[in-house]
Parts: sequence; structure tokens; C-alpha cells
Amino acid sequence: MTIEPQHPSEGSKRYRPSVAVARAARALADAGVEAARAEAEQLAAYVLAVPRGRLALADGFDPDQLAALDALVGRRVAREPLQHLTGSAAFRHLELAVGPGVFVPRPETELLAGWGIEWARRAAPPGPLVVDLCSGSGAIALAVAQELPAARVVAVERSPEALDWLRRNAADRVAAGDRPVEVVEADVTAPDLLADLVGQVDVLLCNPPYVPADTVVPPEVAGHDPAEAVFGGVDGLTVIRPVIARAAALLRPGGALGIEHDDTHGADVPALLVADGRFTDVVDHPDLTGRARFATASRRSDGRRPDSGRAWQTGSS
Ligand SMILES: C[S@@+](CC[C@H](N)C(=O)[O-])C[C@H]1O[C@@H](n2cnc3c(N)ncnc32)[C@H](O)[C@@H]1O
Repeated sequence: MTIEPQHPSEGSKRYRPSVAVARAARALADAGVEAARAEAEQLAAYVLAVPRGRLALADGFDPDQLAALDALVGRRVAREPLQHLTGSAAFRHLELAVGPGVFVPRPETELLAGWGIEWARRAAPPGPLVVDLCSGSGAIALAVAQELPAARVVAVERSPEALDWLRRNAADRVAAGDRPVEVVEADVTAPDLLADLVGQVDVLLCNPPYVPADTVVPPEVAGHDPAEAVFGGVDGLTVIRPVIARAAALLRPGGALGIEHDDTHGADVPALLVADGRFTDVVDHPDLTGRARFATASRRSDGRRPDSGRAWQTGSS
């Protein structure tokens, strides 16, 4: 894409942000990028190194900056994720470093993290033990650590590339003053996962790979999110099944589990939780678009099998 320098600010070689943004937005919209205007503004703000809200007040683009915006828009038109272009993803109150090799955290997962944070906030002193399985960039774990300073947080991830991003983000948060998150390199489907924490975890959160294998995903996902972060086997439940079983072992009686799932699994995941027999209060929650998105449950304290009849409910987030 080329941005013609038709509207330089009076008497200079600078180009008005409004003009550059409008042209970038048109190129993105023509390429089918949904939030074209918002993304054009974010790219323009990134190039000018100003907050997006201050774009209109910025001096404007010099020719090098215009060329830089041009190049970024070209990459976005080729469906590189916006967050890879800027190197950062917003998640609740965090800015996380992301790029090739790690899953870009999604807004819908903020709801799961928020649910877990509110639940963990009620824990008695000295503070909750929170586990984040399939941690990726560390989004959930680091949000918990930031928002609940008394929490001990353990983040588990298997991919070496994702672990590099997770450790980098964790170090950044320690530098910002947060309590360190404990990073564990492990397969969350291992039957002996976190053996030293059995029966002690207050809240266990997990955003696993859950997309059924034959699903066609958007080009940003297919080309840039690691496949092992996205696809959860033929039915999408390959990681979820063992995670539920291990969560039941790791949680203390009364502890809470929150697990994100595919929007086609709004009945399947609650059914798996009920069928396990060690959970109660099974609820499925919608995301902001109304799609079934995550299931929650409490670890039974009495080991009873679930009651027959209506065994789980749909909640609101
Ligand atoms: C959907 S991403 C979620 C990342 C992060 N929690 C988030 O919400 O942005 C799933 C993550 O699980 C990791 N993963 C997949 N299978 C795993 C396994 N068996 N054990 C540990 N991590 C796994 C992937 O590498 C990926 O980082």
C-alpha cells in the first residue's frame, strides 16, 4: 500500500495524522480487516509513539514515519496479527509482550481471569494459591499476580517458545513491582502434574487449546498462533479431559475451577465436570457476544456423586 503525500501540514514535510489514518483504515477495510479504523489508529499511534487518544494532537508523520506506517499496514493486510506488529497485547490492566511462537491473549479470556480473581479475592489469609494451566504469554497468571498481590501464582506451560515469552513477561512484571509468578515447564495432561500441590490449590484457571481439529480458523490464527495453542484434538476436548481430572486432584475441598472452551462446547464441558463426580456448582458462562465461553465449578468437599436431573446451569459473566 502506498500513502500518497497529498496533504502535508502547511509549510512542512509532515503529514496530518487524520489523513494517514484514513488512508490506512481504507486499505485495511478493503482487505477485510473488521476493526479497520481502530487498527489504523493503533498502528499510527504505535509509529508516532503516542497514546492512541492523543493521535489528533500529534505533530504528524515525517516521510520515514509514513513509510513505516505503510509497511505495517501492508503486513496487516497480509493478515499478520496487529499484536505481532506492535509487539504487545493488552490484557485486563497489563500490556504483554507477544510475537511469533506464543498465542495472542484474547479479550474473552479476560472474563475467565476476572472470574478467578474475584473468587480468589475471597480467600483467607495468607492469600490464595492460584494455578494457571496452559499459560502461554502468562496473561491469566500475571493478571492474577497484579490484581491480587497476596496470591501465590503458579503458571504451567509446555512450549519452549511460549515459555520464553512467559518468562520475559513475568520478569517485566517483577520489575514493575508485582510478586513473582512461579513458572513451571510441564505437560498439563501429565497425571502427576504439580504433585506437591495436591489438595492445596484455591483456584485453578485454564485456557487450553480447544478448537476441534477440522475447524477453519481465520488467517491470523492459522498463520501466526501456534497450532498447539489452538487445536485440542479431533473433538477439541483432548486437553480439557485430563485437565478436569487433574484439577479435581489439585484443588482443595471447596476450591474453584474455571476452564475456557470452544463455543460449541457449552454443554460438553459442564457435562464432563458433572460426570467426573468431584465437582459441584457447575455453571457455564457466555462471553461478551453471548457465546458459551467458559465453565466453572467447585471441588466437592464430601466426595458425593452429582445429583441426578439438572446438573449444571448457565450463568452470566
Ligand atoms: C489457548 S493458549 C492460552 C494461552 C494463555 N493462557 C492465554 O489465555 O492467552 C493455550 C496454551 O497452552 C499451551 N499448551 C498446549 N498443550 C499443552 C500441554 N499439554 N501442556 C502444557 N501447555 C500446553 C500452548 O502452548 C499455549 O500456550
